[in-house]
Amino acid sequence: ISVREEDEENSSRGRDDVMYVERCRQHRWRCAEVTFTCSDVALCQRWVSSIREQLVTITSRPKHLLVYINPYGGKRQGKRIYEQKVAPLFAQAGISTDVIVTEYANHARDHLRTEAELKNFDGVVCVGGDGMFSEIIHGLIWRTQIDDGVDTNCPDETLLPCSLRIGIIPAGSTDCICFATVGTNDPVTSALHIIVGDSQPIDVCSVHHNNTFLRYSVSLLGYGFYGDVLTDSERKRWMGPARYDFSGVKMFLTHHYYEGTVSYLPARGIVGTPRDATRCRSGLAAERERGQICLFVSENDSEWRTVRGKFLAINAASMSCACPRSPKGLSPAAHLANGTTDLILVRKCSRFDFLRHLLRHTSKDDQFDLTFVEVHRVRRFRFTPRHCQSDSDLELDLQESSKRQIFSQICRDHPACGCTPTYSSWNCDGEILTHTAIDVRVHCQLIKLFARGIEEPAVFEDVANPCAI
Ligand SMILES: Nc1ncnc2c1ncn2[C@@H]1O[C@H](COP(=O)(O)OP(=O)(O)OP(=O)(O)O)[C@@H](O)[C@H]1O
Repeated sequence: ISVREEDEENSSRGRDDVMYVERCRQHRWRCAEVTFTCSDVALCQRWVSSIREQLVTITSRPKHLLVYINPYGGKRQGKRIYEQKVAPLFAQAGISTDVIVTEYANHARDHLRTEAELKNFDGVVCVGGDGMFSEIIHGLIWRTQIDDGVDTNCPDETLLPCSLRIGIIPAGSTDCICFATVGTNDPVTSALHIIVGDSQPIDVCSVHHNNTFLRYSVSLLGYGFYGDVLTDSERKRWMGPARYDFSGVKMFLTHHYYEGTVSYLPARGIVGTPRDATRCRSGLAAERERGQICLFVSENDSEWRTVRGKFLAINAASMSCACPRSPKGLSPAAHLANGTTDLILVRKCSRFDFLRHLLRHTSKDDQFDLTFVEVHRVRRFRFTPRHCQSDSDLELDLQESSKRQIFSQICRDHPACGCTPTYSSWNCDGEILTHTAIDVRVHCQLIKLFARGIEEPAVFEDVANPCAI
């Protein structure tokens, strides 16, 4: 990382404290220190200047960062975490910072979009949870498109990748994006990934409704179960993080299903499927894969497919969505940067079966090996709830079963009849979308994080090589 600043004096006595990164358990990194001594003071000073010169030549390391702190995220510890655990490391590594403590929701987003002098910085750091990260990506993506005259309301526009990398210092109640890209929710580990200048490209989904932009998503878009859990938990903010468990159990017992049509454009030619045993990991294989990806992102080479039915959940996972509670995540083999999202359709089934499906997020079994679950790796998809379908679509549905015909008609005409709610909502990375009929498109590697993806456990087991970073 650096040679200790305050030890200039040391080196005039023939001692050098060199700080380096050491890997610990469970993907954590720590800052360690080693002292070199040398009887020849001049030689010692040459060591110091040589190490400093070498560090300066590593251009991937950031030198100036713009930091946004949400003082109200999670347990309201963002400011303390940054000041006590992160700022001293940045200072030690010679990184200068402009720090903005946000004063209201969307402060960071709007500042990035309109005011921030981005050319002065090598990256943006977000201290908070997934909601705060979402603000940062919205600000940065918008700014990049505005500067280049791209119309973000048009779902067919190719978006311009953001040049600044984003670092996440986890300080929220949900830090899933940090966990899925680093392997742990630890502020010091994240700070060290920023200092060493790691870079991990990430796919971003744009979500539109009738040619109007709604939001960007990098992790989970969920309709049905996950949408309902979020809607319900928002009403129970006073419960704190426990609200997610409470609403999860409540929505499981409620067992609502929703009708609609999903159309998707399958990802052809890319490496892997959602049912692979291999995971998205950092290192050579992932790099090679990244190189191949964009070659396949042409929308003419495959055809749209359509699925109609009653769904308990429709989920699109653009990353594994692993978190401490579900270490494998919703789609364990999803990739961070291959230009696709894994579309998971959970059809109406019994409560018992749905529980089996949910429990598989935590077990070793293939979570898609259930008759009522299907999964597709896609580049684009659309969803239309039943009540927004065209008359011809509805007629097609009505022909399917005369029994269902009567029941559906009643529900369509009388949405308040109480048999089941008509619509769910989309949970878009923890935010509720204002529309249910959406058009989703994956933009390959639109942003970059100061991360390297999750490292293989083998890297950590190599105790003889602790400073290989
Ligand atoms: N100063 C502020 N005052 C109020 N809200 C803020 C402020 N700064 C950011 N926010 C908003 O707070 C929300 C939650 O922040 P964050 O994701 O950091 O914490 P969290 O505890 O993980 O979130 P959640 O409550 O969604 O679980 C974000 O959507 C963000 O827009």
